[in-house]
Amino acid sequence: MLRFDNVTLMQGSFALKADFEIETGDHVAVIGPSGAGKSTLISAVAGFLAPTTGKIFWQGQDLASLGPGARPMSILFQDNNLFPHLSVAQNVGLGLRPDLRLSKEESARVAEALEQVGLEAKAESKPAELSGGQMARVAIARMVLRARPLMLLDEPFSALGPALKREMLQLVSDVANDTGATLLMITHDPEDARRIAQKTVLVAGGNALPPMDTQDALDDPPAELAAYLGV
Ligand SMILES: Nc1ncnc2c1ncn2[C@@H]1O[C@H](COP(=O)(O)OP(=O)(O)OP(=O)(O)O)[C@@H](O)[C@H]1O
Repeated sequence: MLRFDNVTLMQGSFALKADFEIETGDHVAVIGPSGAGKSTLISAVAGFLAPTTGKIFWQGQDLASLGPGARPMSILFQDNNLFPHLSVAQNVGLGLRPDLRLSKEESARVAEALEQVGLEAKAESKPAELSGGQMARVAIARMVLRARPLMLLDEPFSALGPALKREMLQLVSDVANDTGATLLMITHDPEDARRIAQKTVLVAGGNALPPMDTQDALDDPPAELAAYLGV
């Protein structure tokens, strides 16, 4: 379980409070108005921002002593973090070994991950030769290989068209299901939340609220969510 224990997060004069738990294996949408603190919450889990008060636990372990690289998670940001001078296969291989000295078996796993996202023909291409959707797939393939128990998505697919975005989110959700990973995804689209996430965390008014059942929350939204949704 991922536990926010009396956590306060500060960014300049902005403060966000969180005090709740997320069950292992849940898929959770993080929604709320622009500037409300969704990225702040994800950054704290990722280890880019330390809580000012309180602690974040994963499976009972305080994450404070672990730097971002040592945390049991993979993260997808909007820019997909691809290195332009490396090939598609090398970009994916980084998920296994940062020095890219892959064994035969590791190379085979890279090929398998590329096949899983339908990019086997692009293994030797550079990111600049790919479309936006293909770049997103490379980032997903890297995530598939790392197979970490916590998957964090900070709107990585917002630049894609609706159909492609749906397809990519489904792919990530399938990977999370296959591996039993816990998925936290920021989204501005309530339909994404409905499709992928059984639970929703609303971030509004300086608070990240405990997870609600997504269906219930969207069908009969509490006041802050209704204001955000405009219903
Ligand atoms: N480095 C920083 N220094 C000071 N304030 C910051 C910093 N980063 C973010 N903030 C402030 O923290 C607040 C929360 O920002 P955050 O990016 O978490 O919001 P968000 O909900 O993800 O927004 P959006 O949906 O627009 O991406 C905002 O008011 C923002 O101005």
